[in-house]
Amino acid sequence: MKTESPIPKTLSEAIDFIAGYIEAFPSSVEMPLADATGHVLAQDLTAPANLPRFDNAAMDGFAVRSADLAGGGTGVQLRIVSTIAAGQTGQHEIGPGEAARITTGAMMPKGADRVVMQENARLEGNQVRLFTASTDKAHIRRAGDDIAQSDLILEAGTIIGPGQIILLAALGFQSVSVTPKPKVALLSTGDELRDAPAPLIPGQIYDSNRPMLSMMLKAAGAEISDLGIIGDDPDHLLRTLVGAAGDHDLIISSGGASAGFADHLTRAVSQRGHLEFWKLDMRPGKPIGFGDVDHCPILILPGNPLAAAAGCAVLGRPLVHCLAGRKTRQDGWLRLPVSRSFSKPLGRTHILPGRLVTDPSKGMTIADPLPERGSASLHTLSQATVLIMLAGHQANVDAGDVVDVLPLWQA
Ligand SMILES: Nc1nc2c(c(=O)[nH]1)N[C@H]1C(S)=C(S)[C@@H](COP(=O)(O)OP(=O)(O)OC[C@H]3O[C@@H](n4cnc5c(N)ncnc54)[C@H](O)[C@@H]3O)O[C@H]1N2
Ligand code: MOO
Repeated sequence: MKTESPIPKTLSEAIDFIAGYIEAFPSSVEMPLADATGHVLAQDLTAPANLPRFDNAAMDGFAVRSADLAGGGTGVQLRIVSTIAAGQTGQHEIGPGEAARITTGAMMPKGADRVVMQENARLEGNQVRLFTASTDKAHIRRAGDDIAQSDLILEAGTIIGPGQIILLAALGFQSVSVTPKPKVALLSTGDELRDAPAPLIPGQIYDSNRPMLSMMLKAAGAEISDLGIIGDDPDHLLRTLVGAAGDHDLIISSGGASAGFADHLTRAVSQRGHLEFWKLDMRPGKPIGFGDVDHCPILILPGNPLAAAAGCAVLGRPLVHCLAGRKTRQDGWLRLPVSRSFSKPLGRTHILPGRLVTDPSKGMTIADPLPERGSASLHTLSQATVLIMLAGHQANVDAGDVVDVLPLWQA
C-alpha cells in the first residue's frame, strides 16, 4: 500500500502520516461494563434517563415550603409530618406549616421546595424550629440538572475509564458497544537474543525489548501475539511477517532496523509491501521505519532499548489508538518547563528520558532530563517516567523553557 503523501522526515510528520494512514475498525463488539475499561466506545451514547432521576435533598435536614420561611424566617416552627430516607418515596404532600425530615439523596416530597440543613434546625418533639433565611441555598438537586434525558453523554472514540464507567453505571448500562482491541504481532530480531531461562553463551543477551513493548502496547489497548525472537535469517523473517500479516492489524518489530549486514527488516518489507518511511530526523530512534506487509501495517523499531521505548511511545501507541478508533490524537502530551539548558543541531528532534520533579523555588512541576547514558541504557529506562521532546526548530533550549513532555509508560 503506497500512499501519495510526502515521505515523513520528522517525528511530527511521521505522527501525522500514521494518523492519516490508519483507518479505525468499522466493526464493534458488545462488552459487559465490568470488562469495558480500556476499550474505545464504538458509537455515540445518549442518556436513557435524567440524572438525577428525581428531585432530591442535597443535605440531611428538613424539607419545607419557602413560603413558611418568608419574612426573615429565623426561629420558624413547623410540624414534622413525615420522615423520608434515601430510597423511600415521600407519601405526604407538605402543606403550610409542615416539614418532612429528610436524608441526603432522598426524594423530595410534593409541596416542599427547599431543604433546611439539620445544623440550622432544632428538634422540639414533633416540631422543628428552623434558623434560616429564605434567601439561603435551597439544597435540592433537581431531576436532569446533571444529565438530561437524551443528552449526548459520550462520543464514539472515547476511551472508557472509571469516569465513564460511573456515568454508565448510574444510567443503568450493563454493556456498551466498543471497537475490538487491535491485534498486534510483536517480534524481536537478532541472533544474539535469547529468552530467560535459556543459558547465554558469550555474545548473547536476553531479549528485554519484547517484554517492555508488550506491556506498553497492552496498556495502550492492544491484544498482543508474541511471535518471539526471529534470528537474522531473511527468509525466516519474511515468512514470519507474511504469516502474521494475514491475521493481525499491526506488526511491531524491534531490532534489525538499520542498515547493517544483519539488518533484514526493511528489505523484507519492501519485498512484500511498501516501506512508507524509514529514518526520521530524531535521536534516539533514527532508524524507525513504517510500511506494510501484504497490506498489514508494520512499525519497525530500532534495537537499542531507549530507541525502542521512545519509538513505541511516540508512534506505536498512537498506531494502536488509531486502529481502535480513539478520538484524541495528542493524548497524554504535556507542556512543561525543562530543568536545564540544552544545545542541539537545528532540525533534529531530541528525545530525552527524564522525570517529573518539583522546582524548589516555584513549587511547580518541571521536566528533568536524566544524565545522558546513551540509547542502550537500561538503567536510564528503569529511572525514566517521561520523554522530554526538544523539537527540531529549537537549537537552544534554556532552563525554564516550555517543552513537550510525554509520560513514557502511560496508556
Ligand atoms: N553504522 C551505523 N551503525 C548504527 C547506526 C547507524 O546509523 N550507522 N545507528 C545506530 C542506532 S541510532 C541504532 S538505534 C541502532 C539500531 O539498530 P537496529 O535496529 O538494526 O538494531 P540492532 O542492530 O539489531 O540492535 C541494536 C542494539 O540493540 C540490542 N537489541 C536488539 N534487540 C534487542 C532486544 N529485543 N532486547 C535487548 N536488546 C536488543 C542489540 O543487541 C544491539 O546492541 O543501530 C546503531 N548502529
Ligand atoms: O537513534 Mo538510535 O535510535 O540512537 O538509539
